[in-house]
Amino acid sequence: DYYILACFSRRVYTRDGRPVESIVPSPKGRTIFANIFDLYGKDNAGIFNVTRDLSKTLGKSYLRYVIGMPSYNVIDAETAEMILTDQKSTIAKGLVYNFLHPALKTGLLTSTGDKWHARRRMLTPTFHFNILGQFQEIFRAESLKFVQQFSTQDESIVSLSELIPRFTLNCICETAMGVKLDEMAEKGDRYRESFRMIDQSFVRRLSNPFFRSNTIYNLFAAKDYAPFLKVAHDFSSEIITKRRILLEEELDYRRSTQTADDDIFISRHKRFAMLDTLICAEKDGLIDHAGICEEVDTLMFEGYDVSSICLIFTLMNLSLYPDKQELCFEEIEQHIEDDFSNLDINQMSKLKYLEYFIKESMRLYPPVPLIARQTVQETELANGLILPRSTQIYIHTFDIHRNPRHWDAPNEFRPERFLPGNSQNRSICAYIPFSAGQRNCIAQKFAMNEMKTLMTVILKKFRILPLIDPKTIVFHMGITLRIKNNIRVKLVRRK
Ligand code: HEM
Repeated sequence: DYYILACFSRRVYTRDGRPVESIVPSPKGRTIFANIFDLYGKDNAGIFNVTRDLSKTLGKSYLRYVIGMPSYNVIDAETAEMILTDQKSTIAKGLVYNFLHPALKTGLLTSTGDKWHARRRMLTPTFHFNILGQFQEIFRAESLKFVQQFSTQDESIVSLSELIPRFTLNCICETAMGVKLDEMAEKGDRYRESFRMIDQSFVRRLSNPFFRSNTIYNLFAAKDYAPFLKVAHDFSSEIITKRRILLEEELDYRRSTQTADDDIFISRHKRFAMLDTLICAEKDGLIDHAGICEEVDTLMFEGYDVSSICLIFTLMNLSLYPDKQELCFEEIEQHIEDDFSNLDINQMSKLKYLEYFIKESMRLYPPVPLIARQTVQETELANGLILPRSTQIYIHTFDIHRNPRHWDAPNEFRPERFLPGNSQNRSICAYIPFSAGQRNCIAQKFAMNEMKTLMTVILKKFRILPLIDPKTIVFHMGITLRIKNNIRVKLVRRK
């Protein structure tokens, strides 16, 4: 086939001269311009489905040629492992993360090289086991506040899509930022709305090849999103200002009450917000105000949006599989007191089935359905392909998690897949909701604890009944997994 613009694209080739097609198929594009316009003009559901359909029809990872560069689309665990665990540092974050720069600048998620290393080192201790243990109090309080809304009725219809993001935003603000959102609830709602628009700008750039260029995007589209970016950035600035004041007050208090062997920052009695680490690092000259802003924007976005998607689907699945819901409930009854007084990290680690349930939910509905990388120099893969510099690599977690090569009856919901005995022979990267390798999610345990806590509190008090047929779910493309539907469940109070 002769493709006009693809002629300008660097080509993938093989080490031993075998035809590339003998290793990876290259589907035909919609136009004569290779795959450049494959997504153009499609709505959010259409964009999401292009890659789903290709993975079903081709059954293996495949190549596409877009403007000036190949894109390698990965739907199998072995190739994902080669990419995510690359030791030669020839693979970095993909170009699409640049689309997030207006919102997140170059925070932990989007930065690379030395800057990323330094920031990861700075933030890793804030996810330490001891710190997470202290956040548990907040998760428990927020979960109790969540169920309190329905405590007076025997039955309530709950819009998860509306209420869960509010819960996760409260949790991340209070844990990571050390600021209670109560008196800022309305601003919180506007912040979440603004992120919906930022998500739209991401999809627009993904689907329209012209908007991949920063210059064209800035000239013709950026102004549509400027007001929403301002809302998001003003919100995080307000949080930083509030925390600066609170931290100063807290440090003054600690200085006045400190004993000789107390660590002033990680005191046994006081919680430690992640934002405090950044503010203290600023005092040491390790980060500036702009740096703090980008990390706060990143943690807030990841912290509220991604966890809420996971919770929405997990609660929906509890409603759809009553037998498995009962198994979760029995386990909770066995380990957690009725007044939740022992709902701490140690006790929660005993809720194994609940964890398998969440994991299975993330398998079928991975909150981050796509991870993108690119080669920074010509890179040879173990399967014999030689990827030229700037090859975009898209790891389709959604498809890997449903690939029949890795999963029996992939569309069936079976938490038992995650029993230790059933996971042994699985490829490492067959299951990557939190990604893998050095750029994996820094907050996996944080997210798991938050989700387990809310589910425990809900299940102890309510039975969850379904109000949605999963076959009607329409997925949308987004930075994270989006859906058109409003997911609702019915909560029925347990006697
Ligand atoms: C169920 C919940 C979550 C899931 C499924 C999830 C998933 C992921 C994935 C797949 C990545 C890698 C993204 C990529 O390389 O493109 C990631 C990175 C990251 N996540 Fe999460 N995440 C979750 C919750 C959270 C929470 C609650 C926070 C913050 C408190 C967080 C903070 C981050 C950060 C900062 C990164 C960038 C790490 C780096 O590159 O060093 N995540 N997450």
